[in-house]
Amino acid sequence: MKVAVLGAAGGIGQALSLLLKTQLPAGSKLALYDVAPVVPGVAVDLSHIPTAVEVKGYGKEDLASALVGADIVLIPAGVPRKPGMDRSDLFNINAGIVANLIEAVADNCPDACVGVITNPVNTTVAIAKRVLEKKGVYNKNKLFGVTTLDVIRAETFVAEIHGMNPSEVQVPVIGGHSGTTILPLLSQTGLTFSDEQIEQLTHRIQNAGTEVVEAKAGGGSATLSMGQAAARFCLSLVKALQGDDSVVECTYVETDGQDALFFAHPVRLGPKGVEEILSYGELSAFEEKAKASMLDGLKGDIQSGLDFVK
Ligand SMILES: NC(=O)c1ccc[n+]([C@@H]2O[C@H](COP(=O)([O-])OP(=O)(O)OC[C@H]3O[C@@H](n4cnc5c(N)ncnc54)[C@H](O)[C@@H]3O)[C@@H](O)[C@H]2O)c1
Ligand SMILES: O=C(O)C[C@H](O)C(=O)O
Repeated sequence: MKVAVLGAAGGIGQALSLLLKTQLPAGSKLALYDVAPVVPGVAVDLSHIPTAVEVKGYGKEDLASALVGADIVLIPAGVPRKPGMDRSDLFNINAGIVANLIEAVADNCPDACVGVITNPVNTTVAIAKRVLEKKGVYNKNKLFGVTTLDVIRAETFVAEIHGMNPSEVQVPVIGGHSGTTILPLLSQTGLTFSDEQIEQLTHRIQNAGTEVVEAKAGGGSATLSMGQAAARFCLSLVKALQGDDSVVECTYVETDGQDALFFAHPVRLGPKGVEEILSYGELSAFEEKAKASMLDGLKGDIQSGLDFVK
């Protein structure tokens, strides 16, 4: 299994690469690409950890070599938010970065599964779709927006309220990855919440990224928890690509468009990527209303991505 991390020298990239170096199956290859000159050093540093995962660093001019033979490409390359910004404010810089990297994916590893982490995810995934389509290699079963951070946050916050071990909590999170487009389905946890708790928890999960951005006070956004979230998603995908078709993760994928063209669902993964997009089931009245009121915004975000690629 070869995993390429594009943007590997950044806050997410380094945390994610560390987790993958220690947790990928023996025999895996980890290709670390970044435009920052420190990236070969990050690879050398990680290579001293005694696991049977080969790590190589690739500098600015070596994107093609980093990608050739990759089964999975994870993309955290791009600029993070500062306090006062929305994720959509990152569009101007990050849209072009993602489009260029996806072009290289199309040229060098068109069959790879691609996990887009770069914000605004609601939009950058749509950009990736269009670039891959233009190159004639789009496979909707292999393109994912990584929304696992919303899931692990929901699990953490719900466990806190109920005094539980977070590993025993499961919270599906559907929709997109920004503000009210993030919709945790607390009604499907099997746990009981007061109306006030539902409102407060939903709001906290939707604003958890901003909570981190403000706490970091200009020093970036979530990197360590995102590294963990992306590693969880990647390791699930690795299991699935190796033949286990029982792995389910919530992720932002192309759907039949019933809600929006891209919408995070629980998805059963398998050897070909998406095996089955699972229904998110029946929503509570609160969740129905929240979904209805965010759909136009999400569709607009997606359209901006589709329109970006001429
Ligand atoms: N999906 C999510 O849940 C989620 C969570 C947190 C952050 N993010 C997003 O992830 C992105 C990265 O965040 P970060 O904190 O790691 O930022 P960072 O600034 O720490 O790291 C970004 C890295 O990308 C590199 N980079 C920039 N342009 C590149 C290019 N063309 N090719 C390769 N590498 C390039 C930079 O050199 C840097 O090393 C941001 O857009 C952020 O908003 C998404
Ligand atoms: O909030 C951000 O800008 C980063 C990320 O999308 C997050 O949810 O933490």
